[in-house]
Amino acid sequence: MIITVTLNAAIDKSLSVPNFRLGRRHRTVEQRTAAGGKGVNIARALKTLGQPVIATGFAGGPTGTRIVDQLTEESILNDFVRIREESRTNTAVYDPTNGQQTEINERGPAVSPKELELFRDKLLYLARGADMVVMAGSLPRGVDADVYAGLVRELRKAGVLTIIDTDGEPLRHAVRAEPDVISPNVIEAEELVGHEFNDDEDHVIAVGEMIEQGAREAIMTLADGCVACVRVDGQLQRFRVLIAPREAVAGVGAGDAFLAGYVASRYGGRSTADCLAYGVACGAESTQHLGAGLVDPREVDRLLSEVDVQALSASAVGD
Ligand SMILES: O=P(O)(O)OC[C@@]1(O)O[C@H](CO)[C@@H](O)[C@@H]1O
Repeated sequence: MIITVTLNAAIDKSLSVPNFRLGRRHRTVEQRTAAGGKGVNIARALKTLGQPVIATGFAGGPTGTRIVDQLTEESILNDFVRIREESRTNTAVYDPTNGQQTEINERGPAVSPKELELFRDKLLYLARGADMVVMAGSLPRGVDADVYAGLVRELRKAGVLTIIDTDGEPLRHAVRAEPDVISPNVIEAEELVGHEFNDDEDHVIAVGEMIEQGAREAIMTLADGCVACVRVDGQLQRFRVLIAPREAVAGVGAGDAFLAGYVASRYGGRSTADCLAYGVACGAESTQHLGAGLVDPREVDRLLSEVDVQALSASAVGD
């Protein structure tokens, strides 16, 4: 079983608005409303890919009820801690005329210490039947930045693989707790290692720096694939995985689809190179849908032949 954790779950509104301009009134040409937040999206994609998954986290107020109801309607197993304050709604606007997207994410509810304790107990209980826990997304108010770090330590004691996709301080703390995998995008990775990247060589060096900070494996997602420093037969190996970028319907959630593909493949016991390739194919395919966590498995299989996995030698990465 795979568990996804979304502490700051949301209702995601995805709006397609041609010629979007600040300060103007617009009408949508297409819109989609769905339960969201990164862990929820990962759970949706994992379920579509045929993997056993339970989504957990916090859900509050009528929006929280809607999140839980939507997951249940989609037959995604879920077990959320109900909280007193209202869960958030996030809005993404896509302009099909220029491919630009604008996201407005609410801060989310405040979570009390008692609610956090209930969640911790629930997660550790659920984890007894799990192989992997994916913790993804921002934190709601009232939750300390080291929450993922503490959960990583406890889950490791329980023998569960931990995968983290977050940013800022929560990521910095989590990395020190030595999670099995982290999966930041470029901006999140630059913030973590503390400098900007100019080219692919910088990306390759950066995933090594993330390992030095504590992550056991690091995968940085990019618009055209990923760069990874992962373990093959116990040895660290760096990979560059490429796919030709395609015209996107919407890009929000591509990183979530990547991680779902990677996790699905890893859960299925595939080789490291296969896991990375499958993740990249899922991320690319997800850009063809309005709404996050949506993938078409047949299209993913077709795209796999377009993915180029390059194992990099140590000398090529400046060791
Ligand atoms: O505010 P966070 O938790 O960092 O990100 C939340 C979010 O923007 O990320 C997902 C796409 O990755 C959306 O479903 C969701 O609304």
